[in-house]
Amino acid sequence: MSSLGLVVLIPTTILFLILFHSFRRYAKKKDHNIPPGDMGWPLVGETFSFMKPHLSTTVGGFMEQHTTRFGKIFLSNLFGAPTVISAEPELNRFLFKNDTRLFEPGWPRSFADIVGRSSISFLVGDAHKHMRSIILDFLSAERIRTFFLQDMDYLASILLGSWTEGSVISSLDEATKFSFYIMVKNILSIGPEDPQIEWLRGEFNTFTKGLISFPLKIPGMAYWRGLQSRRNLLELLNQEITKRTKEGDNTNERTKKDDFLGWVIKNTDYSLEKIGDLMLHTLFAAHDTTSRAISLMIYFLDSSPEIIAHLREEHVGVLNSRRQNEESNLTFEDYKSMEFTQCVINETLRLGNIVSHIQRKVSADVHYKGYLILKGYNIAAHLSAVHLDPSLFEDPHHFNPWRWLCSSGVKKTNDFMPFGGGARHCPGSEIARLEMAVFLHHLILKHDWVVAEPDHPICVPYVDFAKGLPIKVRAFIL
Ligand code: HEM
Repeated sequence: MSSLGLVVLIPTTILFLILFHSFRRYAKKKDHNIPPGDMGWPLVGETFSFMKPHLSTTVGGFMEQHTTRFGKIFLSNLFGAPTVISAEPELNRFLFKNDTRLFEPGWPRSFADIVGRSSISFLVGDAHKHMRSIILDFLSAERIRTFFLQDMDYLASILLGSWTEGSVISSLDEATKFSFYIMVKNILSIGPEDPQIEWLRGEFNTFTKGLISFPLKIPGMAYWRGLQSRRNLLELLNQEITKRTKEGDNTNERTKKDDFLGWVIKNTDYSLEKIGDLMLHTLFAAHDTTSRAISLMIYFLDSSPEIIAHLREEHVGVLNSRRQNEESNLTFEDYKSMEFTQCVINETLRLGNIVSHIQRKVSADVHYKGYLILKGYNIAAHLSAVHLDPSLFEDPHHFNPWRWLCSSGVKKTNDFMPFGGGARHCPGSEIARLEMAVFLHHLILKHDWVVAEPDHPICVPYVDFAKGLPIKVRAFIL
């Protein structure tokens, strides 16, 4: 065939294939019931209105308007892809149940570039199962009861013990230090007294800000700065891995031998890159979420003297029984006995909505309640829409820990999904709850406080307090 023939034939074939594929998708859509919705503007779709900051204790204007117009399952166009948004608990549970079979990770590009493509959020199949088992082994019940609890009790006592009467402190900053120190100690054996710790916290903060940013490599922009911090953090990790591999297994101290990095080096044959991504992702998943949860708890308690009185009664009881048993430190049994505290934690997670939604890519056509959700679409399981649904939680915008109490203890409901579900259910949920309880134990027993300036939790889409939730420490109690 002449070269002129090829020049005509190739584009014609490509055009034919594109048209054929589009026609098949159109025919499929016409025959089936695609969820109703609005695709918004070309390319950007409805991304900006979906992402518009709003109070994390509300679903925001976008969700309110769209669910009123289209119902609890609707179609939109987010980040350049058709996206089915679900405010329906059953569809969210369907997603969790069929996660690995019908869905695959669907995170935005900035998240993938900065947290790393070999981190657990991007792995599927056996690779995901393997990494998850490594994380779960490390977060075993035994470790939580011993090392984690011991560190939390010690750090909370030091941090909160340093607050002086009359001082104004940023509760977000204190909660961030608390959860960061705990995780860095258990992941890398770097303690709060280590000279590197504040550098590390600064780098990590920049890294986190880049995760949900527009992926433009322009110097000074959040994405660019996030990539730089990723490089700096990986360099530190690589130096540490090389040092430890040379040292061998000779260290006897609890540190290093028992930390997460040591565990992964010993129990896997992961490449340097994979270990780096695993460490950075775990640190991010563990620390940024829990610090926000603690700040939210302080925020909600501010307006509730009755709840504080109940909590104080419970925690003074725990302290007294510890004294009777001549226990100097908080035990796991103490934690388990804090029933009302568990209700406060649940209510904080329900109303505060640290993770507002979870996104996936649809990897096979899904038929659900008469709807067709096409392969290649994205799907967003909206967790806050479920947590704030008045048909599921009475008076949903009211912070009411008593809603969780029932005759058999703390109520369980599968409409409560702050830690996701299924194959990707958060492996750190128990640690997060324990951290919240230990922080609260020290806060309630040591201090009386008041929020110093109005500051509200904003979903941006992670939860943030513009002023860091400043609180004034009023009195030293015990
Ligand atoms: C209040 C605190 C926390 C909240 C609200 C939270 C929430 C979540 C949610 C919703 C997911 C599911 C994400 C998805 O399906 O794509 C998740 C996954 C994950 N979380 Fe948490 N988390 C918290 C604390 C922690 C802690 C303390 C750790 C570690 C010590 C941790 C480690 C992880 C990991 C490794 C995953 C990925 C699991 C997988 O893909 O198999 N999280 N978390």
